[in-house]
Amino acid sequence: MPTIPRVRSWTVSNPVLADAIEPLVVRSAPIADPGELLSLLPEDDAFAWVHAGDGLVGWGRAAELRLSGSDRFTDAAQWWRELASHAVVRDDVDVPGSGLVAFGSFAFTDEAPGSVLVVPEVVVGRRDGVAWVTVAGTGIAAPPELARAGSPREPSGTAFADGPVDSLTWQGLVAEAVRRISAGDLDKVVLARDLIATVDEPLDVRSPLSRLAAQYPSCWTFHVDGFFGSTPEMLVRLERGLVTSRVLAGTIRRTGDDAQDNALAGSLARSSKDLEEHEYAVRSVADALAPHCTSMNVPETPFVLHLPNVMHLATDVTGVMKNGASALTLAASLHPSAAVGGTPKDAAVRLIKEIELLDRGRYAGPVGWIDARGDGEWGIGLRSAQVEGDGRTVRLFAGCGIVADSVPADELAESNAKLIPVRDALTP
Ligand SMILES: C=C(O[C@H]1C=CC=C(C(=O)O)[C@@H]1O)C(=O)O
Repeated sequence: MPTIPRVRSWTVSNPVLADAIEPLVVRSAPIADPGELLSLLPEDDAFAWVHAGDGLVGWGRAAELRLSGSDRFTDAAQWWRELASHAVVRDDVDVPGSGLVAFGSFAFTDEAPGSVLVVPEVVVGRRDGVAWVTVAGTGIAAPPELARAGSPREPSGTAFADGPVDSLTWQGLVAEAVRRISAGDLDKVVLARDLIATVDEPLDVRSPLSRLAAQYPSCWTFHVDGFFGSTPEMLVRLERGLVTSRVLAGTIRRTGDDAQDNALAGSLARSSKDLEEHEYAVRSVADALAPHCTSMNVPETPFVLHLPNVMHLATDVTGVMKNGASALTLAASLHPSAAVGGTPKDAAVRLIKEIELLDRGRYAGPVGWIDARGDGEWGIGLRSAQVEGDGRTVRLFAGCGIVADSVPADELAESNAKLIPVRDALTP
């Protein structure tokens, strides 16, 4: 990897202190097509957000904010505004994602630590045939010469085991959720479980990232601070005043046989259980976006999104912004949507806390990036995993929307299908 001048990294912790903000010097310049973005990443301190070959990758830390608590989104948005307003930026590219940009990842609950925003020292981006490099630091730095890093180390000796809640117990939790829904406590709740992978050597996350990006090009493959995955669900994208959200809920497993899968797609599109589950998720997103938009388009009927492992009911919600809210502020008002929390939101989050017995960490929280204009993309951290400890342990997550008609064994099978992307990516 080329060396670039090392800038001083600094951390601001809660409470956000405006006078702790020092100006960052940022320069974005167009470059020739750099080839596969993920292949540029060094092993350490690598950040990624890629979709169908385009996206952003970055490394190093020019600035970083670590957060926790119920104010994590508002603190992050305030810090970002301060940082952006003080930064000295020369942006010769001027597309969403060029100029000053931060990668971020937020915990699902108010209680969990680990939320983070990071401005990398170097970001390489590509979008619709335009490629660029951004360098950020406390002084003027020359852009690095970009070169393919060496091949990532493949994981070896991968073994999987149930998390603290085994499959049988988890089905009991689903049955309990169905009971609560039938008793009228709430309409829908999303329950998740984890699977623990161990590998022989500390994981080189570039290996599963490359596999995920190759296998799931229609998903957003991400990595921020040991949390990685390939999510099919876009919580919110904001670009020049246009907001979009891809809402997913309602799932059927694929068989691998095209004719059979097409028939299953038809039955998913007609399944009243899945349509109900989906409708709650669409409503939660539309209701959260409405106060920010002058006009919105919420299709009445979902389409079926085909992924290699599963098919989902999907709805693309679009809107035109009427206020200057940033992508991060929108993500905060959408989180947790009913695709990962439930309906009503508060009752669902309470039930998750009461019965799920899982530390979700950053699973199902917003993950993505934001630029100085406030544009950005925040996916929901699904089909994901957290690298833990010395890097030899990886916790994989998957959850399922539970409604009155849910059957525990079917939900277990669905959660197993949702674990496939990261499971396969860790299995040489
Ligand atoms: C909670 C997850 O998926 C959500 C997104 C799509 C479909 C879902 C479902 O059908 O239950 C979930 O709401 C997960 O993948 O862990």
